[in-house]
Amino acid sequence: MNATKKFSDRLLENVKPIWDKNHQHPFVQELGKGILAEERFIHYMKQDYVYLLDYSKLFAVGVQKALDLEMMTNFSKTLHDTLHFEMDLHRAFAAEFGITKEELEATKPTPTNLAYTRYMLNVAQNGSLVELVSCLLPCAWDYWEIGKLLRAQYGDNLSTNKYAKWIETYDSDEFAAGAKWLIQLMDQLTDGKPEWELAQIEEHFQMTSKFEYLFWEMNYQLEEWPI
Ligand SMILES: Cc1ncc(C[n+]2csc(CCO)c2C)c(N)n1
Repeated sequence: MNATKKFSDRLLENVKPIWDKNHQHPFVQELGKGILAEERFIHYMKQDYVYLLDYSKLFAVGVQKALDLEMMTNFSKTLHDTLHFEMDLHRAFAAEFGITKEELEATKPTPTNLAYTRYMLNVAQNGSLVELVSCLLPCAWDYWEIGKLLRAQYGDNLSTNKYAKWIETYDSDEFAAGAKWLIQLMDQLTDGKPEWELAQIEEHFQMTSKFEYLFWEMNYQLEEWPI
């Protein structure tokens, strides 16, 4: 690894225009201000719930492809934490808005949601471990960035924001630790890799970052299957 510049620094530098768009998206900004229409938030919660079911399977593939016990333990811990703690947030919000756990689970993914999770699952199942990590990373890292950003921008008004729990969750130390682990794993797994492989990894990283944008957009627009 280059001593001055880590591969994750390069990823962050090149993805900035996409992440800036994510951070400025009306869904994210209105959530931060607490003015997002409930209908949009409910659509997101239901879609994100089934997204997380598939996303968790990537951690399971991570367990399978892990190179050592420590990696295996981290993947399995994150798998457990996503199914229990992160999805508890969704279950709690859903209960608040009158949606049952069964209803959440029975949600049919929209075209965008399906395209996003199928892209990641295809890479996870057919690609290398580092390719899998490159698909996982934008979700974990950019949510942490968004949590920090919304806390900095709107943290003073959280007591009156009905979505405060969302911001507090993604800005929490637990989520920061998960994102930091994946960043350091990315740097560890790319150490000494040739440029063609780094470019392939960056392609997945950029693609899943664009899917993050599409995910905000599809929930803001209340996307459904047209037929
Ligand atoms: C569309 C979408 N993208 C990212 C996340 C955030 N997220 C998913 S799993 C996880 C933990 C990984 O360590 C985090 C932070 C989400 N909920 N929904």
